[in-house]
Amino acid sequence: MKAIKARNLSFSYNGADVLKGINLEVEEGEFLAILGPNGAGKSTLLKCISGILNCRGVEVFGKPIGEYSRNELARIIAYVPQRTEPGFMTVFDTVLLGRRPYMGLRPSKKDLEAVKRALERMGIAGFALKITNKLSGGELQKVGIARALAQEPKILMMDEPTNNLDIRSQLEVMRLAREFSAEGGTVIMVMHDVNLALRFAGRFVFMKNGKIVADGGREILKPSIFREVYGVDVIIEEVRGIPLVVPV
Ligand SMILES: Nc1ncnc2c1ncn2[C@@H]1O[C@H](COP(=O)(O)OP(=O)(O)OP(=O)(O)O)[C@@H](O)[C@H]1O
Repeated sequence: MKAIKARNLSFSYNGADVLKGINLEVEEGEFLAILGPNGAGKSTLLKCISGILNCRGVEVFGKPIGEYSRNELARIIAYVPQRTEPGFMTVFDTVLLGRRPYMGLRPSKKDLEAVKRALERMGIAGFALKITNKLSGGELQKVGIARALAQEPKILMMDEPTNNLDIRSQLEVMRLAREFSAEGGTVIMVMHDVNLALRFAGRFVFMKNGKIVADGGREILKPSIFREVYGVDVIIEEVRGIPLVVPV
């Protein structure tokens, strides 16, 4: 089943074309990394296929994205922005916001349990009662991811989720994403760290100037792609069976 289908997707901000005829199909259960240089249009693509920006030509599980109600869509897609904004709410209440598509006037036991699970999974249960504007950038990032997990979506869209995170937390987030897809969920992640992507994602889409220039599995990760997309020379070596991209 196709989780996401984008057909000839274009988007412009104030007349400036940012996405130029993107065609992308993502199967349920895939872990897709979207890579490419600054300004290529990665975040814009993620916002289009998650319904944050209004774009024509996007289908979610076979239905045009515009035909879903906000709540219906929020039960299917959780979007983790590049930056989770701090505020005056506690971590717990911020993560509880992820349950909004399911909640009545008050949170049910199921809602509270989902929040607790998400907090524990992100290792932030210890500061559930802290106010979010007292957190570090990395802690805040984890709160944003926990809120998305509490949403219990079928598709997890994450925009550079490992930014601000220490190495251990980066690995935790990538493992979590891999588990999510192994359990049948779909992950679409915009990222800059090619080596993290290589290690965890199953499919790679490279964007440049609003277009997809390469799409496939590990086999497409050749030095020529890095030259074309980033204009850098790299060597690709295996370390303990893990391919490693090293700029030269
Ligand atoms: N809200 C906006 N209004 C106007 N232009 C925008 C807006 N958001 C992005 N852009 C422009 O659209 C282009 C693509 O931006 P986008 O954020 O999608 O790129 P990106 O590949 O995610 O970049 P980065 O890796 O730097 O995050 C850029 O030229 C950017 O300046």
